[in-house]
Amino acid sequence: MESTTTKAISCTELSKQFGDFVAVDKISFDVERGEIFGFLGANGAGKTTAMRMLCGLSYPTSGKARVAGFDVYTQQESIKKNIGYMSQKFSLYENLSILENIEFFGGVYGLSDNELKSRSNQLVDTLGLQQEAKKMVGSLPLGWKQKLAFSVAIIHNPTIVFLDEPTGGVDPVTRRQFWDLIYTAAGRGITIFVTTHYMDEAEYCNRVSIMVDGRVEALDSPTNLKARFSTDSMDDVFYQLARGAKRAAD
Ligand SMILES: Nc1ncnc2c1ncn2[C@@H]1O[C@H](COP(=O)(O)OP(=O)(O)OP(=O)(O)O)[C@@H](O)[C@H]1O
Repeated sequence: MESTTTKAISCTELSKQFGDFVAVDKISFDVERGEIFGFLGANGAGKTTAMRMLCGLSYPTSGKARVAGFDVYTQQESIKKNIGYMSQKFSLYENLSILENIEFFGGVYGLSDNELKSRSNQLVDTLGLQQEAKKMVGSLPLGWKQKLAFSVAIIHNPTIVFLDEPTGGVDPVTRRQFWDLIYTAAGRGITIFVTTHYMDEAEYCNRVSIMVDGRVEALDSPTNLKARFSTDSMDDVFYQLARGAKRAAD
């Protein structure tokens, strides 16, 4: 049963150790439903490890967390059914057409044939890809692949979608277009949990957390973070926090 909590994500002192090494060190935060939550940190800070626990893909060593109302220790399967996930590394099948990809992932997410049909038409229309629907995904520019991957990740109307560096390698204009899709999804009540290395994207989030060496060192709106660090740029906020990091990137 889903709990009645209004939080999309709630975690308290969530930790993950690999042997003696503490990759994620007692992180605590809540994410509201419909919020766009930026999850930032330098390479190796522990973002992927934390995200894997929240997605029900790995067990925490200690601490508590609920995602979409479900417990990360005992209800991993329910979490997986209620979230969407998109990463730079895992997205679409390049040698299937756009429509085939939509049908494949819609099927994986358990949509009925009727739902699949109406949602794939709607999706292709929204993205303006009617002419390309039968083309192989491999032939699309990267920015289009990312938009399609995002749309597919929310085709089953999940409560939350986790985006792991979703816009890597594309220019600021294409990123901005991608963010229009994010805002539309958030407007429909889908919670967005997004990691990024781009500080222009951090500015688009309602709140941003910044991890350093496994800990959440700052968490607030971009406006409040900039005021707190006496700067007008998120780049500078990030730099001021991350320059003290002891952990080196892999
Ligand atoms: N399975 C594992 N066994 C041992 N150490 C691990 C394992 N997975 C991650 N780590 C270590 O935990 C730390 C955090 O890694 P993680 O991938 O979560 O960081 P990240 O913030 O996502 O970095 P990036 O932005 O580079 O992906 C790193 O030092 C990494 O080497």
